[in-house]
Amino acid sequence: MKKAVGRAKGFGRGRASTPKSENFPSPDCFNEESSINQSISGTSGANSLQTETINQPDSRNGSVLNGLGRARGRGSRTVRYPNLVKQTGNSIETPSCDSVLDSPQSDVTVNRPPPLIALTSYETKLSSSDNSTQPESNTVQIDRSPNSGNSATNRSPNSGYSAANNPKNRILGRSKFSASAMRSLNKAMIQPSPIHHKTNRPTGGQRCFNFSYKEPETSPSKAIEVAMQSLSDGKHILQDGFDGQVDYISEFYTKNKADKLFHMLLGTLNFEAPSKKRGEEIIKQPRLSVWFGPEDMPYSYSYVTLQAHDFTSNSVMSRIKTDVEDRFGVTFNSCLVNLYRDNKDGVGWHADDEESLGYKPTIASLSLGETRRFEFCRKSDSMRKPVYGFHLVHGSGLLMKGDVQERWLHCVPREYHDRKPRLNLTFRTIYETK
Ligand SMILES: O=C(O)CCC(=O)C(=O)O
Ligand SMILES: [Fe+2]
Repeated sequence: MKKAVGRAKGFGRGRASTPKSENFPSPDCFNEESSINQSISGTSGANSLQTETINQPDSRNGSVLNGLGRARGRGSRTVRYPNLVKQTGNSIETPSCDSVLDSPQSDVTVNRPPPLIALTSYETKLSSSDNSTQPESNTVQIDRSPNSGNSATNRSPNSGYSAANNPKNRILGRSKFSASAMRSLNKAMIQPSPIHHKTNRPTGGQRCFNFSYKEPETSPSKAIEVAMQSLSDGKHILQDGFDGQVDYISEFYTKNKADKLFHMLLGTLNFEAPSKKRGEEIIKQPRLSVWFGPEDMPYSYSYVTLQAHDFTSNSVMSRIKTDVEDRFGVTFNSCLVNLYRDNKDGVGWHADDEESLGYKPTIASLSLGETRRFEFCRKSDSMRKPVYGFHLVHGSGLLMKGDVQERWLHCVPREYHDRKPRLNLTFRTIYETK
């Protein structure tokens, strides 16, 4: 089987943030009217690794995405988005993405299969040589007691367990989860804030609560040089004598279209929740992912392998791909979709410089949902001091090209303030590697 192999990334640590800024409009799915009724069912294995549907406990409470990202054994849930869904009798129509997106009104029916959650089991795959970057949190201690409610973590991958088969999980219709989760999410609608950075903040993911941190012994000019520049719409050359360029379009999609795309993607993508085992700990990737790309080319980075989905299987993905290609004038053959469920999700410092992405790859990124910060630091800077930063707002597009992956690292830091869910789609061109 052909394989696109990446490199370690993704479990890096986030950093502190205290910013506040523009108002991100509430997606309709978070209104009180929304109801939840979605079934959690099994999915097949990705690549050669075993996957199983899990009833995965999670310490994060109150997330509206419990049904998506944090299966908690509450059973069947469907997220219904009032402005997109109109049920006519018993019939369920599936309009094309185009008809939804290009209609000025939103009164069309959207068929939304329940998102599946898969936990990749690395029990047999993890090698002792795996020393990729470790997360600061997002770890779960394995509880071996039979009544722990955490048994998914120590269940045999071949046990045939399906959360949907568990009678306790067959809770249909509007559950009390619906209203309270929506309320807590609405309450959590804290506005994101402008990027602001102290030059003496710790880097590399150290926590910043009550830290006492001393800038390493460098000249004051160094501290000034590394102060973060907040970038906005336009083309930006990353200043280091090479030709890295980042183009940013804050309104790639209008709010109306971005809202629809966000809802449709959340309702139709089958996210995977990769994890690995380290000693007695299960370490979960702090975000969920789906990979679209050429058939038989799963995407591997670090110890994670994501199975490839075909763009033609999802009209929303196809439409976005076309729009991104048209607008940026570049073609792509693959896309990594990440779902950041809340402020605790992020992606650590990394470059998309895998061999499979070719020389000086051009990568386009589309953001939907919550505004999150996106930062760059020089690859050569072991202190990982952010130099440039963007607010990636709902409906924005960003293009990285030239030497960006060669010379710079980027990240979406975890944040200390509540954040609503965010989707990010990074389009790439992937080549076959041996
Ligand atoms: O979420 C983002 O904006 C960035 C994601 C990213 O860097 C990646 O998937 O490689
Ligand atoms: Fe990246």
